Amino acid sequence: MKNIGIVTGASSGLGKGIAIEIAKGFDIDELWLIARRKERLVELGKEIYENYGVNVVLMSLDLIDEKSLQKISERLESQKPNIKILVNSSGFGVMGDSSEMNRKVQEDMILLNCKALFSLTNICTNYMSRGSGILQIASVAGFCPQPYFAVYSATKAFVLSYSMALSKELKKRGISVSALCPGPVNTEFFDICERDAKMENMIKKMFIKSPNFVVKRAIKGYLKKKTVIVPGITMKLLSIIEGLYIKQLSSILAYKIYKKFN
Ligand SMILES: NC(=O)C1=CN([C@@H]2O[C@H](COP(=O)(O)OP(=O)(O)OC[C@H]3O[C@@H](n4cnc5c(N)ncnc54)[C@H](OP(=O)(O)O)[C@@H]3O)[C@@H](O)[C@H]2O)C=CC1
Ligand SMILES: CC(=O)[C@H](N)C(=O)O
Repeated sequence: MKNIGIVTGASSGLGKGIAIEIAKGFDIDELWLIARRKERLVELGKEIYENYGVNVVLMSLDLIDEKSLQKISERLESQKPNIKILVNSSGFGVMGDSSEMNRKVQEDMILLNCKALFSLTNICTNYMSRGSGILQIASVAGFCPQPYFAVYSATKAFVLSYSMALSKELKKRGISVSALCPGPVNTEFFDICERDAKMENMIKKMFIKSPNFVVKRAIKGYLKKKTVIVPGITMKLLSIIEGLYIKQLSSILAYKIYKKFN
């Protein structure tokens, strides 16, 4: 059986960086790279194959479209691989006053950041085995309901909560789930984020990290099977103030109570 890795959002930023690290260091036969921009995927696929000898499957798909999820599902069903790692990095955020912003854009944020992430995770767990793992790209925004980033931070709260709970459920199958919660990272994310709102956020810019810094910590945390990975000391402190440990404790308690009575 083929061992594969799947990375969404592989055309740029964190997804691209993580895909390269997986190709470098993970024992897989094939890496599936997913995003909309085909030319970016072709470029990355070439780089990965030439430098690390890993076969790539390029899937230029819009994950907001249900048909894209069907395509992935059908390919998995026809090949029946063992998914060693799934990375859900496709996502976007737009800043602004939620009541004044375009509704479709906000709905798309929910569809991509939450619905597509859930569906793909749910599909892929059927092809995972002991030792497999899932790396979800959440955000420190998931700890804090952020005014003028209301829908985005709510989508990341969903990713964080879902991933923390799922990590308990999948433990019995030997599958790890990690939620990466970075602060601001210097990727194309902010070009899209501030395109319409033109809200230059100086505080965020003060704490911005390079994608390389975040990717390295993401892989390290994933390999340690950490449920929540928060890169950098400032963001760690922020996540503690915003209740990370209380969330973790209540999730463990909820799991134990469920186990005791079921
Ligand atoms: N940058 C930051 O400060 C932070 C980012 N994050 C999260 O990290 C993740 C990656 O973002 P980042 O790398 O920074 O930003 P980028 O904009 O560089 O990457 C976003 C990725 O998502 C893909 N994507 C966007 N829309 C779709 C779609 N409809 N279907 C499929 N793929 C799509 C893009 O590819 P394409 O356009 O080719 O489809 C791209 O590969 C996101 O979930 C983001 O919320 C979390 C914390 C901080
Ligand atoms: C874009 C992000 O998710 C980041 N953590 C932020 O809040 O700026």
